[in-house]
Order: sequence, then C-alpha cells, then structure tokens
Amino acid sequence: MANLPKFNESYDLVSSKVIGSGNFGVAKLAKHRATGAVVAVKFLPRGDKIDHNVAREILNHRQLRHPHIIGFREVLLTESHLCIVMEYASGGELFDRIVDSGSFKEAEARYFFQQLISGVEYCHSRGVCHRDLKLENALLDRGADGNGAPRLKICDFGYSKSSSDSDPKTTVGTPAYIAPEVLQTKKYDGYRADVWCCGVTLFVMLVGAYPFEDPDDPKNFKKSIMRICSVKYSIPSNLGITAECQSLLTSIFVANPEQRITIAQIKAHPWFQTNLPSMGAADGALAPESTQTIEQIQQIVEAAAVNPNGGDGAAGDDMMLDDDDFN
Ligand SMILES: Nc1ncnc2c1ncn2[C@@H]1O[C@H](COP(=O)(O)OP(=O)(O)OP(=O)(O)O)[C@@H](O)[C@H]1O
Repeated sequence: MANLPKFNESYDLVSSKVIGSGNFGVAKLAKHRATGAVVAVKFLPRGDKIDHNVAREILNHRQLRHPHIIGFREVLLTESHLCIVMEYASGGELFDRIVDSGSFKEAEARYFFQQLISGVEYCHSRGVCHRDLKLENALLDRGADGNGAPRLKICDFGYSKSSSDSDPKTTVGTPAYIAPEVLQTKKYDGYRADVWCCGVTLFVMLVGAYPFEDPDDPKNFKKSIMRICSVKYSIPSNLGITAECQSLLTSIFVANPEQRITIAQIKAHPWFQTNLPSMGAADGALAPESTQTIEQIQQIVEAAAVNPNGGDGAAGDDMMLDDDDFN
C-alpha cells in the first residue's frame, strides 16, 4: 500500500463513537485535517469480503451527486480497513424519527416523500437503481443552515446496480420492502422495484407499521410474502388519510411492475404536487465532488481485498477494533 492514500494522512477520528453499523462493519465520524470538514467514514475490514460488490457500491455511489443523496468523497486504507469517506448526515435515520413519533401527519410524510422521489429520480437518471430503499437508508441532515428543516439523504448503495451491470435477478433488499416481482427468480426491472420500496416507505411514515406484515404475526415472513404477492394491505381508517394519498398508494402497490405507477407519474400526482417546494428551495449546497478517478478507486479496493495483518475480514475481526486500528 506504499503509494495508496491512507486514512491517517488526511483525517482524524472525532471520537471512537460508532454512528452506525451494518453488515459491513462500523461508521464513525472523522475530521478532514486540511478543511476541518466533518465526515462519516464506513470502515470495512480488509480481506476477501472486499469484492466486486464493494467495488460496485463505491463506483455507483461515486457517480451520484445530488442534494438528496449522501455525497461520496473518497476511499482510503488503513492497515486493517477500507475506509469509505462520505458526507455526514447528522440528523440520524428517518426510521428513528418515525419510531419516536409513531407516525407522521400527511404533510410531514409528503415533505420527506418528495425528497425521496427527487433522490431516486436522480439515481435512475444516472442509470443506477438502489434496490434497498427503506427508512433506515434515508438519513437526515440538519437543514441548509444547520438548524433548518431536516433534509433527506439516501445512503447505502450496497445493493445498487447500474446500467453497465448485469440485469437484476437476485432477490435482494429488506423483506418488508420487497416488491412481488423481486421474489420471483426471474430478471426484473430494478427501477420499478424501487418505486414499490418508495411506496412501502410512504406507508410506514403514514401508518407507523409495515403494509404487508400481519400485525398479529409480524415475524411470520412466509405470511408477509403471501401478502406481498397478493398485494394485501389496508390503511387504518382512524388515521384520516386523504383519498388522494390513498390513490397514490394504490397506484404504487400494483403487483405487475408494467402497470405500476412510474416515478414521472408519481411526480405528476396531485398529492405529490401539493406543497411541492420550488426547485432548489429544499435543496441547498451539494457536497464537494470526489477527486478520485475510477482507476484509483479500483486500485484501492483491490489492495483492500488483501489484509496485511493476515485476518480474513470476518465479523470476528471487527469486535477487536480500537482507535489504533484506524491509523
Ligand atoms: N453518511 C452517513 N452519515 C451518518 N450516518 C451514517 C452515514 N452512513 C452510514 N451511517 C449510519 O450507519 C448505518 C449503516 O450504514 P449503511 O446502511 O451504509 O451500511 P450497511 O452495512 O449497508 O447497512 P445494512 O447492513 O443495514 O444494509 C446507517 O443506517 C446510518 O445509521
């Protein structure tokens, strides 16, 4: 790794506190020494788990630059980890905001849904489908001036596919959000499947529960799959959800992806059009562009597939992380 960029050459950890964790490892806060910018860094243990899927996640993320998508900055190495440096969303996950409030009023749900659709539309326009859209992958920042209304930022391109990748066929995503066609072992249209996930996200914001889970038997995955395939859901009448909003959900939850509403049609829907912020008003500044080329990124990811410490990057290695590991 002689000439490859190292994390400790340009960043300091702000604290050892973990801001998020997932299958990959952990995310921590760091400060860019030259500019003072605070960033989020995903630390992935080096070794065989750094494969073409990780490379794809990074390269797909790198080509996206939009106010409602977490900005990608660069990838770096430590002795033990591959570091993905990103814009930091300080407001937590949209999921936690719903857990705190139970459910959102229609106006609040629409506010976030408009931003989600704006980010998803942009991904699709760049030939990238996300394939794991959900509340946990919708992060929030603290608004343009640090105090304003939170802005939604899509993260986690771990399952994303770009038009240069093979057509999606694998069943990926999070069970409660999976579209019916993704459950079949056939090729499917990742863009249309993303629309379904946006519908599930909207439903959870409005209702505070997953649409296709049996409330009396929520852990019964088989039952949820049957409900997804037969599009069996109901909107509690006591929530007073407007007919316009219900009509949008009905047009999203259509089993046949060809007949499902498209992103362009969602944008034209009267419910979506209500209180739509003027272009730019809700957007604010973009995170700085990444300066790394595709070739540089590929070289770093390839180097990360080898763990100089000899570990295999298995989950167990993670348990022993301390600050020295990041230097
Ligand atoms: N840029 C960021 N700003 C703030 N928090 C972040 C950022 N990136 C990741 N996190 C936190 O870390 C969590 C996990 O990150 P991410 O979803 O990218 O990892 P993952 O391994 O793909 O997750 P999962 O296993 O849930 O699919 C996020 O849900 C979030 O709480």
